[in-house]
Amino acid sequence: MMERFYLIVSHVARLELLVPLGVKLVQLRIKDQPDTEIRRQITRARDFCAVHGAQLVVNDHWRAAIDLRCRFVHLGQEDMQTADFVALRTAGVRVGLSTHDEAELDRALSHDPAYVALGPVYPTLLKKMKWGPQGLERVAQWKKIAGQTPVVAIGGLTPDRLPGVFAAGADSAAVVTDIQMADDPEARTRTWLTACAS
Ligand SMILES: Cc1ncc(COP(=O)(O)OP(=O)(O)O)c(N)n1
Ligand SMILES: Cc1nc(C(=O)O)sc1CCOP(=O)(O)O
Ligand SMILES: [Mg+2]
Repeated sequence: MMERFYLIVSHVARLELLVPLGVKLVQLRIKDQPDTEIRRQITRARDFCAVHGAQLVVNDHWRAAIDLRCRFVHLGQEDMQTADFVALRTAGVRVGLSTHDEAELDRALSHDPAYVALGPVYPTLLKKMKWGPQGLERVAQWKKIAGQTPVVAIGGLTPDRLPGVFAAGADSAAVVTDIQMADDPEARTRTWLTACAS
């Protein structure tokens, strides 16, 4: 069973703040840092998640994930072009993949991923994307096509939007901005945990 709440953070310090609240699935999404810093944070996150019984997902940095004996990575379409899927499989690393249209979904499913992410379901402030909001019907369509492969919804999600997202068939809801920008990220994480549990 896929965890319904999927937290994404940009620094290990934020992971250490929020995981003890009961987060069981967390992605470390580090951008624009030197390799030594990336590996330092991944190592710290790996050990912290192990102690707290949380699953760490390493975004982008699949080679560091293999080297540092992490168990799960997330790759986008561009990351997929350079990733060594055989090396990842041999190392026992599970892979989650981003998708935005049917062709990407077909290609992603051919890699037998641990999940496929669909986004942006709603408008996102996090980054400029060529894709417009996908909407909930698209989540339902993804669920049908993906079959046994879990579907992660991402992009513009808030606790208020979760009932619709899960009713449409998403197995999990991923979030960056709503928690990253919250005045009280710990309180907001608790709100998400409650909303995902109901
Ligand atoms: C769960 C999840 N879904 C999608 C993404 C986006 O991945 P990608 O397209 O590679 O973009 P970046 O996050 O690397 O900017 C994700 N990270 N996690
Ligand atoms: C990082 C990312 N990837 C997306 C995709 O569609 O692949 S949407 C997205 C933004 C993350 O969501 P939020 O709006 O919660 O910041
Ligand atoms: Mg990426």
